[in-house]
Amino acid sequence: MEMEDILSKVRHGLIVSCQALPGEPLHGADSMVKMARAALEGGAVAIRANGASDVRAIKQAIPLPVIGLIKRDYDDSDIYITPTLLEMEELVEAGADIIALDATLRPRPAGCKLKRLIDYAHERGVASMADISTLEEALHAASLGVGCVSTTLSGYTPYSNQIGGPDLELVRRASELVPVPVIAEGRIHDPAQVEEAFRMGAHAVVVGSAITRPQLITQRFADAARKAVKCIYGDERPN
Ligand SMILES: CC(=O)N[C@H](C=O)[C@@H](O)[C@H](O)[C@H](O)COP(=O)(O)O
Repeated sequence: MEMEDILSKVRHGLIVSCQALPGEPLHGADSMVKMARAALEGGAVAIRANGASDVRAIKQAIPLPVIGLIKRDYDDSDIYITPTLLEMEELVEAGADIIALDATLRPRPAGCKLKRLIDYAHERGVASMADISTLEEALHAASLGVGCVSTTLSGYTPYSNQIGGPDLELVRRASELVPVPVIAEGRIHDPAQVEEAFRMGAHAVVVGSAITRPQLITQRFADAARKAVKCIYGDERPN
């Protein structure tokens, strides 16, 4: 599918990130396929998934575009989202429709260059999504020809905005100034924030943990329960 086609398919829609790392309760392609099915049923227009096996399994199971990434640590770089050509190749082979990759200005492992990775995706007929943490990184990625940018990494690089909620100001400024579609992603926890992201000019909105990480959803409710009990009864619930 052409890059413009895939980007127009997700336009003004909700993308659900279905990710569970090793050690998380739902880790494994079976659980992620079930999450992706639930997301489809609920109205998602695309799925964001981590790892070649999850991408492949979700592609086989449901008829939605999949944004693939591979989180992998290398000793010589802080970049962990699709750091090198190796991960790009794995994602192309797995059938990803869009590849998400870290597009911060930090050095990549083994001197690998962002431009080379973006070009590779396009040579293989796959669209690219630049995960950025600042406006400067978004502009840089767009100048290298990336298909779209996503605010995924705002708050996760030491020099970006460190805020508790979504970086909607970055969504607003990037939507105004960056000449490719801007996706709002990161710490979007309720539907009102989705609405706000679209008002700020988002092309699409990605929600992950608030839908697909039940241990974190539980934690929010458990925290509320604890706070309420303390406020009403003046003490914590005995363990
Ligand atoms: C920073 C980083 O590594 N973000 C990852 C990127 O793929 C995922 O762990 C997030 O779940 C995803 O970005 C969606 O965000 P949220 O789960 O906050 O809705």
